[in-house]
Amino acid sequence: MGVNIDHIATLRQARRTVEPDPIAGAVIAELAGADGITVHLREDRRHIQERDVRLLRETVRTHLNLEMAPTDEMVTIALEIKPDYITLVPERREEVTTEGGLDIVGQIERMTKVVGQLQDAGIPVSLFIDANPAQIEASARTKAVFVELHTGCYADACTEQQDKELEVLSAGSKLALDAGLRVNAGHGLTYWNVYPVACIEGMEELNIGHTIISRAVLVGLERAVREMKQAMLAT
Ligand SMILES: CC(=O)[C@@H](O)[C@H](O)COP(=O)(O)O
Ligand SMILES: NCC(=O)COP(=O)(O)O
Repeated sequence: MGVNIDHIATLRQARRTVEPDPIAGAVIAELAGADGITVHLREDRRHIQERDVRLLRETVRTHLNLEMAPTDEMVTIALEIKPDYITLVPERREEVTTEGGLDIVGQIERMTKVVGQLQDAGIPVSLFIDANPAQIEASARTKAVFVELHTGCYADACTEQQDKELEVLSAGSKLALDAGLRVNAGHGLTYWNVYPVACIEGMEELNIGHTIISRAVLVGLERAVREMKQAMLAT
């Protein structure tokens, strides 16, 4: 399980202050059993900042997965910071959250070049794609090590459609494995929908963020209120 800590930084950036610090969040997530820490350095810097990625590079004890758009600016940053692996993701500035996978088929030359630049520097690359046979086949052609299957459609599906979306993910995972790719998945997974995806054969890592941070806010609130009351009464 890779814990995505972007959403801690979203809260910090809402006030442009220093708390909550995602670096502290990463330490707690690792102590609680996270196998990796994921951050998405967006071009608009709406949550994670370069300072966070640099500090995480020094403090993360599991592995650091940097999600980023396949732009020259991001490649320069990544080559300098050298995370343990990189997940290339599509980005649109106006989007509320990532809306789908990369179009590898439509930009195969660009993607192959970026994958080569990063992997030649010793950083394995994962491509965030929809579980679509053409995209999987094109991903294998870029020589990327991993794909991350976008689980957003599965997560958003109504109950009747969810089995169908799960089947798409299972078939995509099998196709990717057969093409020599390693398989991760993520986006929109929750405590209620994660189990069937975790059971897909060959699934290596699930990257999960929003549901964990949302739950943390609620289950931690009682203690936070108590501690403030104590702080007011302390002599
Ligand atoms: C690619 C992906 O699914 C995550 O990086 C997600 O996008 C993070 O959350 P935001 O979309 O809120 O940046
Ligand atoms: N790549 C998916 C990810 O890192 C977490 O997405 P979400 O759980 O915050 O939707």
